Amino acid sequence: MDQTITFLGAGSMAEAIIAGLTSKQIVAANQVIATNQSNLDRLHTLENHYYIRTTQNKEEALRESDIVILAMKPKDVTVALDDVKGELREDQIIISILAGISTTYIERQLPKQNPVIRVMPNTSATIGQSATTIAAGTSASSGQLAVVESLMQAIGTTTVINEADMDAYTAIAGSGPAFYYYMVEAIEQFVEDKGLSIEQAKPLMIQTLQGVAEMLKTSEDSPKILREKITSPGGTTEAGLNTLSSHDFQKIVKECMQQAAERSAELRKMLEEQ
Ligand SMILES: NC(=O)C1=CN([C@@H]2O[C@H](COP(=O)(O)OP(=O)(O)OC[C@H]3O[C@@H](n4cnc5c(N)ncnc54)[C@H](O)[C@@H]3O)[C@@H](O)[C@H]2O)C=CC1
Ligand SMILES: O=C(O)[C@@H]1CCC=N1
Repeated sequence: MDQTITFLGAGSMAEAIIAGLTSKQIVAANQVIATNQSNLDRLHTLENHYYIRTTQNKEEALRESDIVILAMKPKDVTVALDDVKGELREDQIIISILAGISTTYIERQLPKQNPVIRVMPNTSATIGQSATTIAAGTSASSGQLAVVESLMQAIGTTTVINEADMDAYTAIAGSGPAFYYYMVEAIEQFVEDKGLSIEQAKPLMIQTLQGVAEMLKTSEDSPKILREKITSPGGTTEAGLNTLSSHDFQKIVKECMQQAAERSAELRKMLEEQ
């Protein structure tokens, strides 16, 4: 791609996307510009690591950009847009990675009718393995949506969805990795409690997860059938699962997803109904 991309916000998610984009050389590193609110050290770290350009002069960065990625916290978006809206040209595509915030809200903050496209990536973008959902706002054309899709394909898979479903997909795929990591953390505690070597256990844990992911992807069986095939009556798996079900594990997981999705809606309401 020969577009220049500016990130407004240079935190963990911006870095994950930058890492994915630059490692696949989808855009040349010098066509990526990162800016943030005040942390110069952070910009220097990104510059040294990914050979991208960084600046605290947002106006200058925007002037040469084709695509602007909003990568600040949701609560900071109004101030961030206020800062730069005078500099935006109508042909510049605005991509928002912000949890909760609607394309309508962003469109309303802008003086011109810029195309606004919302995406929800996850931190596996770092290694090109994000599961990114995409929803276009009202001013975005199908051509502009296609540009954003091909950009995001550099960091993993992409799925275009209805914006109304974005809260749920934020829980499933945006926050999702954290929920799996949390379970792995607990297994690591078991490894430690048993006095096992983490060096030996970790590759086994990872291969187990990878095998599960591949089985889910390729098998014709449902997750329930796959689980039942492991669970011998009176065996070890059943003993473990009995503990999970006695603690209402599936109900807890559903509640966790529900809370994450509701928080996404709340972030929107907090900002948009002020
Ligand atoms: N961390 C994650 O796994 C994911 C995060 N997101 C979304 O990405 C966004 C950023 O999240 P993180 O990277 O985790 O946050 P972070 O706190 O690591 O980074 C936020 C960045 O925004 C900058 N910033 C604050 N105010 C600004 C302004 N007015 N103008 C320009 N930059 C400004 C900060 O200096 C900082 O560099 C959030 O909106 C979040 O909902 C989306 C998907 C996954
Ligand atoms: O926790 C958050 O709000 C962000 C959005 C999805 C993942 N991290």
